[in-house]
Amino acid sequence: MKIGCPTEIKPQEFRVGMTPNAAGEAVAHGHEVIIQSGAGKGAGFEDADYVAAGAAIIDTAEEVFATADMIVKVKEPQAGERKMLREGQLLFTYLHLAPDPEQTKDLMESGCTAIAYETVTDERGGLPLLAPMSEVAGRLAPQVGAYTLQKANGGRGVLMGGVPGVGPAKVLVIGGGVVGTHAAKIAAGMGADVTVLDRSLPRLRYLDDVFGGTFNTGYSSQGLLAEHLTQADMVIGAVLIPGAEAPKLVRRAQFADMKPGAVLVDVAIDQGGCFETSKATTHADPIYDVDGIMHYCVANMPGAVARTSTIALGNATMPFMLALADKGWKQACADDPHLLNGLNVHAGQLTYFAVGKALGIDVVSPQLVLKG
Ligand SMILES: NC(=O)C1=CN([C@@H]2O[C@H](COP(=O)(O)OP(=O)(O)OC[C@H]3O[C@@H](n4cnc5c(N)ncnc54)[C@H](O)[C@@H]3O)[C@@H](O)[C@H]2O)C=CC1
Ligand SMILES: CC(=O)C(=O)O
Ligand SMILES: [Mg+2]
Repeated sequence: MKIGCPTEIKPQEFRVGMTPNAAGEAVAHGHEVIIQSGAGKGAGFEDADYVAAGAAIIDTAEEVFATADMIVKVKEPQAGERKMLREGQLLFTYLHLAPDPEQTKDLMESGCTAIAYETVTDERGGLPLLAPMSEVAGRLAPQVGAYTLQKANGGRGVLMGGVPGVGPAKVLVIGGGVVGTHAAKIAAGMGADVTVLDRSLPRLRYLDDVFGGTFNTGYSSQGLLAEHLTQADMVIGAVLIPGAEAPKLVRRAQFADMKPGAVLVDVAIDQGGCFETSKATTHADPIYDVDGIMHYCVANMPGAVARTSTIALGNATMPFMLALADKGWKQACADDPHLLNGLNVHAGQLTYFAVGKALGIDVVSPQLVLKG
């Protein structure tokens, strides 16, 4: 198979879909790998590193899209990239379709087969291709939130760990999955007073067993959330209902009860965000103010630490990328129901139910598509 990896074009996105190591593995499996010139630069990989791994360097994205059987990326294809996708071509990347009707329409019209990293599952009920970036974004969230809390950046002027004689910042994390756990660990490590809310009792039990004493846990009812909101200096949104649009858990009307200059970091923004007032921002202009509450809503947070993120993502995607290349998407998905869960679009049809529900589009079951 010919595997193509273009340069990411989303603003300030420095990650790349394939590391030289991933390219080398694909070449060792007998595949042809083409990399757009400069694609790895933001993550610290030179064209020469890919050439040494056996890949070919191609000048333009147009050539990569025109000739590759499978496109391996990081971010959802941008409008210009979507125009280059074609019938029968396989796209393997993050998609986040539920809050994005335009992308969904374009992917369906292209006739391509699109497998979304964020809905591939594993046998323990996890999301193995989302997890590494959730680890990164979770660990970044208190860091960017702490910066936003600084007075000059619009925040309350509160130091995460406080100082002797002055208490620490209060950090509320909504959602105690991968993002939430890593965010809570780092915020607690910075000395903040941290509470994590989740709707899953087994998850709360796990967090209490492992982190009891480091941070507090609570069941995520509207009442408890409202209580904690009034106290919080920072709120980190980290909920997920896989594939679906994020539930709006904090309303604008509630800002009146919050501390002025409190900070909302909405990591769940790539699924539409869990605060009513969230809208996606970029690393170039990440923070905005609504009624005196500062919002940080960057949809590709891991792009800020592109080298760590690229290597972490590449470690996770490599076995799936190799299975897709070795067997073709149909056989690979037939052999692995977890990979089949990643199928979001095929030949003009939507194949992921939570996306269909969010966007009001009919869905064909992926199992049916496999039989077709
Ligand atoms: N902005 C960015 O750059 C990035 C965003 N993300 C996003 O972060 C979000 C979280 O991802 P993960 O932690 O990997 O998901 P996860 O599935 O590990 O955790 C989500 C948690 O939310 C909980 N939850 C669901 N509804 C809830 C509610 N109403 N109240 C409280 N908790 C609730 C679930 O029980 C689960 O424990 C996703 O939307 C993901 O796409 C992930 C990486 C990067
Ligand atoms: C998960 C995701 O959307 C990202 O890493 O940008
Ligand atoms: Mg994202």
